[in-house]
Amino acid sequence: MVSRNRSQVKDHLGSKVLNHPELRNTKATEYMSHEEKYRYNLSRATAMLKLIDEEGMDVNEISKVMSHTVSGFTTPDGNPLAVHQVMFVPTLMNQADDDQVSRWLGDVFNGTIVGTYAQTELSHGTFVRGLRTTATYDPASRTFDLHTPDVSAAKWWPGGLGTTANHAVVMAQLYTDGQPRGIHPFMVAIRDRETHRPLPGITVGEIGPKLGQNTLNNGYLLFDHVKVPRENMLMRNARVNEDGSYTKPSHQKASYGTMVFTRVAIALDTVDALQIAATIAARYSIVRRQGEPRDDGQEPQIIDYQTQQLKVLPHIAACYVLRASTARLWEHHTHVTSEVRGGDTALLPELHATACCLKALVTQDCSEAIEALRLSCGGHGYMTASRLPALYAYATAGATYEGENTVLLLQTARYLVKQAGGSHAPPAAGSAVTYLSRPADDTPFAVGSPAAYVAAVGRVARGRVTEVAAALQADRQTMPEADAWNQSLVQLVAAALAHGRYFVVREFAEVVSQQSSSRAIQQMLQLLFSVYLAHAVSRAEGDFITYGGLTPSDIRLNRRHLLRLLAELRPHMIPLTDAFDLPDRLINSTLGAWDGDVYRRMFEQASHSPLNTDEVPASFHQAMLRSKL
Ligand SMILES: CCCCCCCC/C=C\C/C=C/C(=O)SCCNC(=O)CCNC(=O)[C@H](O)C(C)(C)COP(=O)(O)OP(=O)(O)OC[C@H]1O[C@@H](n2cnc3c(N)ncnc32)[C@H](O)[C@@H]1OP(=O)(O)O
Ligand SMILES: Cc1cc2nc3c(=O)[nH]c(=O)nc-3n(C[C@H](O)[C@H](O)[C@H](O)COP(=O)(O)OP(=O)(O)OC[C@H]3O[C@@H](n4cnc5c(N)ncnc54)[C@H](O)[C@@H]3O)c2cc1C
Repeated sequence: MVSRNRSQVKDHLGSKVLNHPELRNTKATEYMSHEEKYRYNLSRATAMLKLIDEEGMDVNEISKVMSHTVSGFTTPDGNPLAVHQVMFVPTLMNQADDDQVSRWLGDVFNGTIVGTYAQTELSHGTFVRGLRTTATYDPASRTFDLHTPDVSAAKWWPGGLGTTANHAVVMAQLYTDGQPRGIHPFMVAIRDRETHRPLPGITVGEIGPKLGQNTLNNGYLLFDHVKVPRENMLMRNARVNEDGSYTKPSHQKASYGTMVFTRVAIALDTVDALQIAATIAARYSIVRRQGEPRDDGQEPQIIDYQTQQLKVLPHIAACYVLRASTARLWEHHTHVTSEVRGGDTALLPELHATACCLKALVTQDCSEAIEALRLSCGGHGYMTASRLPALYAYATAGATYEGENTVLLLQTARYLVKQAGGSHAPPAAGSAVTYLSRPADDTPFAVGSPAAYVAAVGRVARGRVTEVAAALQADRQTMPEADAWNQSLVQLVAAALAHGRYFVVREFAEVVSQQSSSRAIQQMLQLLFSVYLAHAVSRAEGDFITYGGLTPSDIRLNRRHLLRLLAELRPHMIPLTDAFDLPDRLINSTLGAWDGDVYRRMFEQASHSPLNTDEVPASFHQAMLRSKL
């Protein structure tokens, strides 16, 4: 298992879950109560954990298991064990020292310890340094006192905390020797392992319904002077010694490592959700016929409307392009993490900058794309049974959790303006920012030349970054830093997104150039790339005129070029989505099944409505009676 890549793991597990005795039979959850949904999703999440264990997968493969293609089937309303798997376990693996790992991991893997990652508080999520839960060390008892000073400092949001976890990695302000030492992670037991009741001093519960993913089991947590042994501070990075003396971590932000990992995983995984949505919309768009009959006497397939092609096809191209760049980011993360473990943190700042902007770009693009794909399915896309609303709810959550997108883009922008101003350590070989210190690529723009488009995307990124860096520099001469920064926020965000776009298209250019096994595949990748590039220009025409060197005439030519490319891509739409290799049961949509039998499926799902059980539901008479009183 360990040597398989992500798609192989996904395919393998996909077929395993579809044949698994406890997982293969699904129930419609739409009409279940909040608690029934939780029970259903939790029992499936548990069966999935057992399956992972039987498969002998190590922790590094857990993120592969968490693929939305598989987890959307096993836990359709959100996985109450997701944060345990994606954040709690990786935090222990990477931030606990060797003794702590051997102390806890046995119980984690035998299911005795179920955890969550408790960082966000009611009044602070983004500004991590502002968290107010305290962990004050007492050398006499060799314990930390964990305390929530008031309700605004209650932990709020951690997944699985609501009613599932019995432990939490709690991010808290450390005080030793009376000194604040910043945010550090603590392993804290919150519920009794046998009875599952909250332990003394702990107040814990579930936060209530959300836009989607209602069985993620997000919770709240307060501490009333809870004593935690010294050995429970995760000590791979910083340390507190018995006498209360403090040893700093090798990197100031070492304790933020889990967030970097999860951002990378979210970027990769949100593309899974887009692939599912694109497959649904593509299949529906050929099945659905509506409009004035044509010469053959048939009403047109909706995909033959030019507007429909624009709503659907660019997002299929995006699936391919974003999959390649997020997979590359994953590899880069693996490499940098091993360097950091070996003590070399040189590559961490750029990894952080890239993870921030790709997580933001991908979740923003995918949620906008899934919404466009939902709209492309007309009224039927609004039905829960199309699966499109849930896919949207999943993707858009990714724009907020693990760092709100604007805030993450500002982290990237901070790195970029420093690079542009030469005030950061110079980039390493192969860095994604070397273009900022080189003259602009002056390849002339030519419609039909992907290389010319990539150069233009690069000029936009370079222009955006250097312009805002200069504005910031000028403002810094006349106002305080915080005001100067605030004065440029909108342009900084645009610069970071432009940089992200350039990263994405360069990665895909490399994929296309390296693909040599088949001429036909290479041509198809080129066509997909051309669609992605022409669409990217059409979405940001102003930028391409202002910074990219395009003329108004180029813009007009590009608009026509994009529509021609879409017509060229249209006959390949179904093979391109079939190639995602998603079995019907994993797609789980009335509109997106392989056989196209949409209308029969829609009737079949309506038969599950409890309001159809009796010819006249009792509730009708009860409500009418009340309104007459
Ligand atoms: C297969 C996967 C499937 C996914 C399914 C997921 C299901 C589970 C569902 C949800 C899970 C969700 C979990 C959560 O949301 S957990 C909470 C996440 N919270 C956040 O992300 C908070 C965002 N805020 C921050 O990260 C920080 O506050 C900050 C980065 C915005 C700012 O930090 P701060 O300490 O204030 O630093 P500065 O801005 O002052 O910067 C100083 C310096 O440090 C650098 N830096 C910041 N962060 C990092 C880092 N992580 N690594 C390396 N370096 C970092 C920063 O760039 C500055 O550098 P300098 O310019 O050189 O000084
Ligand atoms: C489904 C879900 C699951 C979650 N799971 C977990 C979990 O398991 N563990 C956990 O600890 N947390 C979790 N969270 C919390 C999540 O990480 C935070 O909600 C997220 O980081 C955003 O922080 P916030 O809520 O403080 O947003 P805010 O920062 O309050 O954002 C509100 C607005 O303020 C703006 N803003 C804030 N600061 C700045 C700034 N410096 N510059 C410019 N604009 C700014 C933002 O751009 C945004 O528009 C989860 C959240 C959700 C929705």
